[in-house]
Amino acid sequence: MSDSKFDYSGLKRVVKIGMSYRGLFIAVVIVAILSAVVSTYRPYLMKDAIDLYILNKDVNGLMKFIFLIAAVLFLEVALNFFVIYYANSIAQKVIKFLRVRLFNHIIKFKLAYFDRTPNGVLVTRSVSDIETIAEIFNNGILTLMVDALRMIFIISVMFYMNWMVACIVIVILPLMVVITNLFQKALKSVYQAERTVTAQLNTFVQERLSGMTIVQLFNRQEKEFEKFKVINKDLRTAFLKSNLYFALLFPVVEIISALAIGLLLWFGGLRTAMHGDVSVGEVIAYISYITMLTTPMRQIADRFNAIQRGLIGADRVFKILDDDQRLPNNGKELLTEVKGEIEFENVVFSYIQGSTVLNGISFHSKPGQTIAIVGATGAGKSTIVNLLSRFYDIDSGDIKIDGKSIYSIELSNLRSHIAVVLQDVFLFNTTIYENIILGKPEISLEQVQKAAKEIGIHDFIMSLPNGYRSEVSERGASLSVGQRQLISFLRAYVYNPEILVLDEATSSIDTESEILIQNATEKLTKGRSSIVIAHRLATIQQADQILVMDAGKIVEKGTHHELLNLGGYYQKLYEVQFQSSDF
Ligand SMILES: Nc1ncnc2c1ncn2[C@@H]1O[C@H](COP(=O)(O)OP(=O)(O)OP(=O)(O)O)[C@@H](O)[C@H]1O
Repeated sequence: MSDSKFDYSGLKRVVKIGMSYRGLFIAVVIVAILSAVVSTYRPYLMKDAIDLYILNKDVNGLMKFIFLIAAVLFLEVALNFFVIYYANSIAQKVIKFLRVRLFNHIIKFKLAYFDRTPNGVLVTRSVSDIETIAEIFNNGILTLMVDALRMIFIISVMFYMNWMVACIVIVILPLMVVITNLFQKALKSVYQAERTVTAQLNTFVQERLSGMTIVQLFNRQEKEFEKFKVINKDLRTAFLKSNLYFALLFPVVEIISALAIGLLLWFGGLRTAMHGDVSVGEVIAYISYITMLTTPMRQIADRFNAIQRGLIGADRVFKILDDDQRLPNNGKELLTEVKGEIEFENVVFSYIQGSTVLNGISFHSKPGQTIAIVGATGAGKSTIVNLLSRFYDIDSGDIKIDGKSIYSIELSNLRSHIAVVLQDVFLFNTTIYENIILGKPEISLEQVQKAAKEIGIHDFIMSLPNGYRSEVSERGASLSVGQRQLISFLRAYVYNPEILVLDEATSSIDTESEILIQNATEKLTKGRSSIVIAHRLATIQQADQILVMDAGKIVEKGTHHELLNLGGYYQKLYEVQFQSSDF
């Protein structure tokens, strides 16, 4: 968006969405015009009340006239209510539409996007930035239109009553326009700063809440609190700055309005007393009109700012909506019967361009085999499993399932054949049952229970307060790592995929869960093509093939015994990592 001008393309897009509720939009515009006419008419009636009835002491006529003024007032209130209520209603419809579109859009983005975009920024975009768009309708264009129309009508009536008086009063108005314009410019940059700091604060709080364990474990409460105070101070400064501009704007406009009334009393009063071509009622009506002119003029800056603020929000939201960060899904093939043969052919991959993480990975596993991947931390083990499910796309080489490149397979079809059990199991804040079926209602509770019995974790789930209906707290914090992984095993088992990807938990797990996990792993991998990032001796020993990784390469390949006999990297790794953890 350019710095000093409105981004009309953003405004056009927002209005276009508003126009999809065309009937309501047009109704609000018509009522807004009516409201401008009626409100301009009221002071004119007051003029007549004074000149025709009060000055002529016509009490009966005055009483009738007062009813007319009251009726006009009532109509004005009703019309204003309609405009405010339905403009807001359009605004809510627009932001609901945008929120749904934005969420639906972001949810399809590739993981690489989330790696580089802080969650807090996305939360700000989807919640507060979208809310500011509502202001474009609430306080923005529609109200601006009513105000502009009202001003045109008022100025016309003023000229109609007496052009000389109108000229004297109106001379003052450009001053008001210049001043509000200056304020509007200053406020724009302040609003931008306000939004940036709000996103920073959201990101900060979000990260600290997610990483609360680390914060507390490393006694970082004080340090984090200090950082929080700094961002919070920045936010306060940004808000105070906009507040200052508002506070200044009000008295300045008041002075200009008083100046206009002073001029009117001087010139209008002179005309009344000396020439008689301006009536008392007209002077009173002019005073009303000046107040009616200065209020929208003062608010014009607010209106423009509401639009400006909304457009900054819209610009940010549209930027995400226009950004297609989905993984290309050009594959057309649909796998129906998967045997589970997996092949990596000279795969080269980097998360960030120029820093290669996997450097020519090749291996082949036959249907039903279990491949174990071992290696030092950072060697690239998790990366291999990420690539199989196409969470990221490779730089070169190929990955095949049953001889077909995964890039020729439709993405959701590909993923439907692979179940992934990660170390850090994510559980949603709902029941265990819901967490297992993940929104597939066709999987009944009975099926889940049967599966749980088969892999030996039914008793563990039944030992929870409400069994399968136990609520899991956010991210599964109420369960141990082992328990969470057991639930994830069940999730995978219920889906009964042809290929299983398993990242064994490294963290210390209680013996009971350990035995359950061991049994479940055996059950889950049996006869199923599996890739396991192995941290357990039992898994290693049973694997058909072990890939030993170091710095993005496979340095050794073979069965446990073959690799031990080789007396190389694996043997050393085995001595350090596995021998001591024999259980
Ligand atoms: N999302 C990411 N963005 C950028 N770099 C990443 C990302 N994930 C991993 N890496 C980098 O890729 C390399 C391989 O990481 P990977 O997680 O595959 O290792 P690993 O062998 O599974 O390690 P660990 O045993 O510690 O889980 C590391 O250098 C890591 O820093």
